Amino acid sequence: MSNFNIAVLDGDGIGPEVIKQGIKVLNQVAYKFGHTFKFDFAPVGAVAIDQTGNPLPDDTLELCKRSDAIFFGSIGHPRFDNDPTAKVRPEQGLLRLRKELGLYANLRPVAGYKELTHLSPLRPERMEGVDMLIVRELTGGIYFGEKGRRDDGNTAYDTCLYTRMEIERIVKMGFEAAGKRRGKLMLVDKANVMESSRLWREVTREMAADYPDIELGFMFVDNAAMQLILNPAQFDVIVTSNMFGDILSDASSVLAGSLGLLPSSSVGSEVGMFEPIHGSWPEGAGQNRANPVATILSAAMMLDHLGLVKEGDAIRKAVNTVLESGKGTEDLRPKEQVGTDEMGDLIVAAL
Ligand SMILES: NC(=O)C1=CN([C@@H]2O[C@H](COP(=O)(O)OP(=O)(O)OC[C@H]3O[C@@H](n4cnc5c(N)ncnc54)[C@H](O)[C@@H]3O)[C@@H](O)[C@H]2O)C=CC1
Ligand SMILES: CC(C)CC(=O)C(=O)O
Ligand SMILES: [Mg+2]
Repeated sequence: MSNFNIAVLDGDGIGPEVIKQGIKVLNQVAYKFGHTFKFDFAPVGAVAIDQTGNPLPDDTLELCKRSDAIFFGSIGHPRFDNDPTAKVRPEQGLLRLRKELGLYANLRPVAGYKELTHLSPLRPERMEGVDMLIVRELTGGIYFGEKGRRDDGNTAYDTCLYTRMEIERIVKMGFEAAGKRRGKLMLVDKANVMESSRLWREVTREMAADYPDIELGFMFVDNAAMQLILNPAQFDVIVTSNMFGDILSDASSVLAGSLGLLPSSSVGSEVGMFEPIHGSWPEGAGQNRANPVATILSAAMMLDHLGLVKEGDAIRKAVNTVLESGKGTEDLRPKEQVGTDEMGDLIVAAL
């Protein structure tokens, strides 16, 4: 029996709807396995800007720091997306949270569900054996480098900056993850053009000496985007920079069947954060349409991180049972379509 305090930042758009299903499932786990999860909600993103003017209010950050884990929905609103001059943006809340908490590694597992191969534009045989982990650097690179406009107003810049220390710690995580899986690590970069990528290659090559059992490969990101579609089963662990990992993981969701299926964990210091890889899908919000599975599987990753691995496995098994039954949200083009709420209920029942 364990007690955990979980900070819940449900955010904007579909965030609150999918988080609600995740909490239902966690409550069922608590009941079934005799644990206590205490949930404390706090605002982040556009809702936090509306309430306080700040996308990451101090109280929210403090709550996260003193919690055992953070369960995060999604942030973002068209009001800001459609206003390039907005000085304060929901996304700044998420980026700052990652940085302040030292969550430098974003782990994004991608697995194919055989029941869902009908969703893929690829030939099903290409999807066979898809089982990879994208290890995305999360607190550096072009999302965090100096950015701005020159005085003329017509010149804009973003800077991609990485230090050896930032590369070493994420690549180490990549090697270690590969050691626990099929022993293959692929560094994805743009070292033919970018100096920061050349440093990634240099550091990774040096580190390879410490991991003689890992088969290390290098691939340029443009080729990697194509290889993910052509022959996804070749990948075991991909390690890559912040922006490349962001883009390649959304693309990889097509291999799983839907963006609404892919979970993630963000780790690197004491407290971990667990969130679906998708955004706030504003057009789908408030309509009981969003797929909650990515969020529910993120809850499973949270339990793994808290040492409750058999509980995490129970959630994954329940999700598989429901997907195998042919029921699902509209994005899965299922035999029997259900809404967000009912999908959560089905997974609770399968538990
Ligand atoms: N971690 C986060 O909170 C993220 C936030 N964003 C923000 O979200 C907002 C919308 O961005 P978009 O580029 O449209 O990305 P998005 O991920 O919100 O949605 C893209 C498309 O994916 C599908 N989708 C996403 N989540 C789904 C779910 N749970 N179930 C079924 N289908 C789903 C929808 O068809 C949607 O049109 C923006 O403000 C953006 O900045 C975007 C990505 C990540
Ligand atoms: C604010 C963005 C970097 C969010 C996003 O797209 C992501 O983390 O996947
Ligand atoms: Mg993204």
